[in-house]
Amino acid sequence: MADLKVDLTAPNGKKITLPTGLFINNEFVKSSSGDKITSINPTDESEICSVEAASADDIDKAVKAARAAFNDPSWRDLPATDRGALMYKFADLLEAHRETLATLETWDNGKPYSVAFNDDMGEVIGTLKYYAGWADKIHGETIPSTAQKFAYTLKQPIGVCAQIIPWNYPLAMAAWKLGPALACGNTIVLKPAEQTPVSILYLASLIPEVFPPGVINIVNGHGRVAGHALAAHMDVDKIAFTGSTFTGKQIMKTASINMKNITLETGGKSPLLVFDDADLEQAAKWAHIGIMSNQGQICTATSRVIVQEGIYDKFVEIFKKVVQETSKVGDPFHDDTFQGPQVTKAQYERVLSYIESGKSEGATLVSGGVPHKNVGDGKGFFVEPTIFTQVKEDMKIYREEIFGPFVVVASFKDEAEAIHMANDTTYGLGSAVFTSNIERAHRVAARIEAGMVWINSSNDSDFRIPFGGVKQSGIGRELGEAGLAAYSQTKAVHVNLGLRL
Ligand SMILES: NC(=O)c1ccc[n+]([C@@H]2O[C@H](COP(=O)([O-])OP(=O)(O)OC[C@H]3O[C@@H](n4cnc5c(N)ncnc54)[C@H](O)[C@@H]3O)[C@@H](O)[C@H]2O)c1
Repeated sequence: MADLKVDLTAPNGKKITLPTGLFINNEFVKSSSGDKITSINPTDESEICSVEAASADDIDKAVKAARAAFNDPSWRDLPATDRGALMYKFADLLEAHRETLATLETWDNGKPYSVAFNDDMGEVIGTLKYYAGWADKIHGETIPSTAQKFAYTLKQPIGVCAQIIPWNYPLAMAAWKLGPALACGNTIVLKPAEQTPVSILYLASLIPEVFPPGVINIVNGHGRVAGHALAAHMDVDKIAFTGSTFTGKQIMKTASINMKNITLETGGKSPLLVFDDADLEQAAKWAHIGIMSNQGQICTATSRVIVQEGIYDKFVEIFKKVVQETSKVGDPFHDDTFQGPQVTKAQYERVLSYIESGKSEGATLVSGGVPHKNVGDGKGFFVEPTIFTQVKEDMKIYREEIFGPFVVVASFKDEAEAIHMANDTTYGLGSAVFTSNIERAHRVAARIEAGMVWINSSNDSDFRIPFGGVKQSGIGRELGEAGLAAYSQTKAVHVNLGLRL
């Protein structure tokens, strides 16, 4: 449809024709309700464009398309090696459009262009290729039983998978979800976050060059309408979600209607422990990466730095210097920018409200704590990277996920207290331990209640290694071989070799 695209000129001068429709059955279509989402540039608060937003009826159409594709021999019976080849082809196509995709990601989300181009697009392409390689290596087992029985298992796809993703890594989160689902032979309805609807539409426009109609459907829409309709749909077999713990719990409840298979990756308040035998310069640099990257909008952000008493003051001094010297806030299209704007006004205001909370609860503000107004004409959702020290365990800023360039620094006496403080949270996603004592490093790693522990690093994620949380940080694993378990099911086949009744 001619009117379902828009010609754009990005802030870096790149000209892009962007489809704006709902991507269903390899076509862009209008929303049946006429509902739209307006995408805002967080750097200057200008409007980028409006895109179609799905109604429950549109979600039903997308699910029907995915079901038809799942049952179609062109997908169902495609040899797994050929399925992998399609995934490689798609990854190559994304590589060819890397600049455009990274441009849209930066424009819509606010992350620095160098990060979008190198890190996020590297993750997208790497993850898809990694899972392309798995496609023909997913197989069952033969199981010894009795002389009269032959038993084996089949690994089969789950069916129609709904995937609901957040705004902090729009393209990378899509790749984390699409990769294992496609490798296992499922079909997909993916709903991006309403805050970042743009880059994924460009990705969708490349799908018809590779995949049969209905295999991947991408429907922008609001959480409470389109997201809810996916969770509630009786013909969706699986739901995978990344976002807030609050929404994860709602989805769990809604998805129980037909007992959907479920994977959740939700919030965190991840600890980073610094023992007095650690390399303090390295600990400070990794602590900076662990919380200030991606504008602090990382589910595994090591947002609670907990330092042994004897080195507390020295660590704070080094850490403050690293943050102030490295976290250059600015226009995300400038080469020297480390930190762009928060994704939306709501997130910006949320971070500022936690700054007020930290001050009123009596923590000590040692850096930042104010909006950053030196970009362009002073508009945009920029916050100075913020450090609070002398933080107590009952303070809101110590306990709640903030999702911004905001870190608290607390202290511990000994190893037992460090472990207690690390685990004193409802979350259990990431964690980090800095020590030069190899025995302590592994002892503490085993005791921390978290899905991931980094020893002497932080947020060093890797698509070959399982990712996910415990406690209220999620259910199931993404990435690595473990990520395949979320998208396949095991069928046991019993063969009678002569048992007569
Ligand atoms: N773990 C993460 O990676 C992650 C990512 C984004 C946000 N968050 C946390 O969540 C907070 C709020 O952010 P948010 O409001 O964008 O997150 P959210 O959980 O509301 O949104 C994430 C996704 O869920 C969808 N959604 C929302 N309500 C839904 C519902 N009832 N049913 C189905 N889908 C629904 C949204 O449309 C979006 O695609 C952040 O400040 C941060 O603390 C965490």
